[in-house]
Amino acid sequence: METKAVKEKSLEDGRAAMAACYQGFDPAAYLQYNYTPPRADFCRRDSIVPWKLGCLHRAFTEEDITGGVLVDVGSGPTLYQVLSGCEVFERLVLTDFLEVNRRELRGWLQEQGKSSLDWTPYLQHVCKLEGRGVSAWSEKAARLRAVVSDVLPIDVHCPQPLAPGALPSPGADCLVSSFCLESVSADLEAFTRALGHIGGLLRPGGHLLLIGALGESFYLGGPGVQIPVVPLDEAQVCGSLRESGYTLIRMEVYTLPPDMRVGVDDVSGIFFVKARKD
Ligand SMILES: Nc1ncnc2c1ncn2[C@@H]1O[C@@H](CSCCNC[C@@H]2Cc3ccc([N+](=O)[O-])cc3CN2)[C@@H](O)[C@H]1O
Repeated sequence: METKAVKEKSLEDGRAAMAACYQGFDPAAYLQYNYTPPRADFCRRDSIVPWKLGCLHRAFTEEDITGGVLVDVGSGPTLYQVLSGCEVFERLVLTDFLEVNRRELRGWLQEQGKSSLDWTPYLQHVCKLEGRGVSAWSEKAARLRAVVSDVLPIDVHCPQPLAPGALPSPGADCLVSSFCLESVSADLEAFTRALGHIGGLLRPGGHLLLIGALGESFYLGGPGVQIPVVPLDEAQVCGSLRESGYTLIRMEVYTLPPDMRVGVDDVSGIFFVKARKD
């Protein structure tokens, strides 16, 4: 029979091992692997990034999401996940575990062109989804820079993932999180616990928009930096949501065509979840 102390120790060891894996994370390489063609090809209807942007656009523009505070959990070095939300929310908080990623985000927020990836095609694509001319991309960039209030450290394995006082007391009105929880959790139990922890950042009735990998067991966080991922299927994601206090509104699934499997991970599919905190 495992004592409480032994279980706590093994949990802590697992977190430390995962944190050690992330010390070699290379934002520029990661962006190159996942956010350039073919995975980010705006001329291909079956490319992954346009699919993700479409899911986010639809979810953020439905009438049940009405603004307030949006928190992006585990932003990494990417901004695509908040390009629709930034039009609806007055305050946006970006977060990540690594200073290298927070620096990458601040680089774009503070200065034109000071980032490892040109986000202009992403801004233009989302403007098109919104029925605006692609030339509105610079207005969208200005809006995003205006509503981001903080770029904060976060650890989803902590019951309080953000520093005390980081958010207003009722909690955020909406969370978005993309490819984070399954990539930092050693097993399904840890994934479910992390879902519960981030739920503590959200007010009751608030929404969770969750994008994640299906069937992924590893990914490259940089040249030679292989990071373990807990492989998930749709039923496990739905069960974890239910167990951690969410009501599923819908799940959409994308299956990777063969030429989207480029060797930087072994992901087989992607899920998009819209859920509400009970
Ligand atoms: N304890 C922690 N708490 C919060 N965040 C943490 C913690 N530890 C690390 N982090 C933070 O979480 C990380 C988030 S990036 C995770 C990448 N996920 C896997 C990757 C993503 C991806 C992208 C695109 C496509 N596609 O098909 O187009 C597929 C895939 C599948 N592979 C990283 O920012 C780290 O800094």
